[in-house]
Amino acid sequence: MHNLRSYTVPLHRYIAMMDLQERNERLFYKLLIDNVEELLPVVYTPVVGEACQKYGSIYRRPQGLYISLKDKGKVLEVLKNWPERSIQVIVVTDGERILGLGDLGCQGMGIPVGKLSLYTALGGVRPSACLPITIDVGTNNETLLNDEYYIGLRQRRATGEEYHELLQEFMNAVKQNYGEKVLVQFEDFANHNAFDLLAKYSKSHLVFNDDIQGTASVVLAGLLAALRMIGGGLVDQTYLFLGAGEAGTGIAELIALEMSKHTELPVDDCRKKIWLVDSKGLLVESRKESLQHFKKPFAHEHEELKTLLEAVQSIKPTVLIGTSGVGKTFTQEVIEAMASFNEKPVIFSLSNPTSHSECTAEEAYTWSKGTAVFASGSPFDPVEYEGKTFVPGQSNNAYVFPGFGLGVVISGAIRVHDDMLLAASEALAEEATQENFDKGLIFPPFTNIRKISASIAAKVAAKAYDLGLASRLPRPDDLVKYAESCMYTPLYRSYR
Ligand SMILES: NC(=O)C1=CN([C@@H]2O[C@H](COP(=O)(O)OP(=O)(O)OC[C@H]3O[C@@H](n4cnc5c(N)ncnc54)[C@H](OP(=O)(O)O)[C@@H]3O)[C@@H](O)[C@H]2O)C=CC1
Ligand SMILES: CC(=O)C(=O)O
Ligand SMILES: [Mg+2]
Repeated sequence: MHNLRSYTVPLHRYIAMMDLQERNERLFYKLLIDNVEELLPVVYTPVVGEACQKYGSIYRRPQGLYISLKDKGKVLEVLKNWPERSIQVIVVTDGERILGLGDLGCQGMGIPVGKLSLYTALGGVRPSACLPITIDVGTNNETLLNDEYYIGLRQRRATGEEYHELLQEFMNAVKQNYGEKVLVQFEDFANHNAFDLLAKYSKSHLVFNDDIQGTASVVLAGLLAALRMIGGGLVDQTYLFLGAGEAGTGIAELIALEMSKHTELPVDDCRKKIWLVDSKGLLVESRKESLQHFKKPFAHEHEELKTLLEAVQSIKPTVLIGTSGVGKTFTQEVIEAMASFNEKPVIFSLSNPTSHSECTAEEAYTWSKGTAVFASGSPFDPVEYEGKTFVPGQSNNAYVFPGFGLGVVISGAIRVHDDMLLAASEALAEEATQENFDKGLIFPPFTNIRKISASIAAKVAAKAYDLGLASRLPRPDDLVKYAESCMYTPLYRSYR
């Protein structure tokens, strides 16, 4: 830690951590687990974003498996090159929507590598059971295409049949090589592929989309905890999102599902409490024909509105959630409006990395005069406002996917079901304490994350057993203890 702290440039800390992961994996995990709050922003958002942008020039040794269009016809052979045989979790990207940074082509590899290091550090999945993969189908990022250090195929992205054939071959090869109980986590695909890949492969494979499903689960947990602070139920809130893509509609669907389960209202009626704004304005009935399929359920009867401020003023949401990937979009006027008709406005600016956050913690607390219940996707430091210290929570899918994946692995689940996401949300929400609320925090600190992951894993596994989706039999009596006993710890074995 002393050496790491001597680097003042965040990217240098990232490089030092990656070097350590390569040189002494056990020490890397020991350091990460023991200093999780300090090191999470280094190996994960925001610094991993900068690392991906500069991946070509900081590249030293390959950390994951690259599968390119050129490997078509021999993807299984390429998979067999990976030295570990017993894989439990794959995180795969095609690099087209890396955080809010857009298309970074195969430089997106930093994301599967970072996510899987959290699977191990936060969720206790053995490092040797984790496989980061980047599918290289080219990039439409002109800067990268012209960058002498770019490490990927120098061509524009393959689309249509060519793209889907490669993905199909990849998914077949994964099943053939590792069996059907390997969890494939789709990460940072663009939404024009993400929803379709999830729908298609959830019928035949154990797949999970972190941006759609993991984010939804963690944000729902944050809302359930926030309700304990502000009072009322999910059904009593009005929700407005800026951004109607994977994260936005994924969260919206899970809120509607949870609301429906607790009220017995049809899901479609619950969706009516949820409004979304995309780059063209509010989703409304008159735009329905031209909307992508995942937006259509949220196109309600309303006049057309172009801007977020107009939507806030007209809809008067109690909860405002940013999933646009565009920084500085929660302006002073927007936050002041939220504070003018809510005693405690709930404001989540979820876009990553920090530079793309819809607002900063300081802006949220200052402009709402200290009334906001705030959380963000990337971490912000505590904020002093009128003598009080507010600690912003980090509403990031990192709270859920490691424990969720552990639950799937230990139960031998063969499919992911929405009820397992709800179980994870409820488990995480239960971990927030009055002590956290007193500081304005709706998520427990990351320092206890391994314990939290074990609780999430136990609830997820229990749900998998209840739904008949678990294949590891008999069901352990105490799932929390069982989850804990399965977790990797970075200790050296004693030989004598
Ligand atoms: N905190 C967390 O755990 C997570 C955070 N995220 C973050 O969320 C962001 C979005 O990710 P994702 O949903 O996958 O991305 P998508 O590309 O699927 O969706 C982005 C949405 O934002 C809309 N949008 C873009 N620009 C504007 C604008 N200026 N005003 C209003 N809406 C706009 C887009 O509109 P249109 O549809 O018209 O193009 C689209 O609906 C990223 O920054 C990502 O890092 C994602 C997952 C997890
Ligand atoms: C956190 C995450 O998955 C994202 O920003 O894409
Ligand atoms: Mg992501």
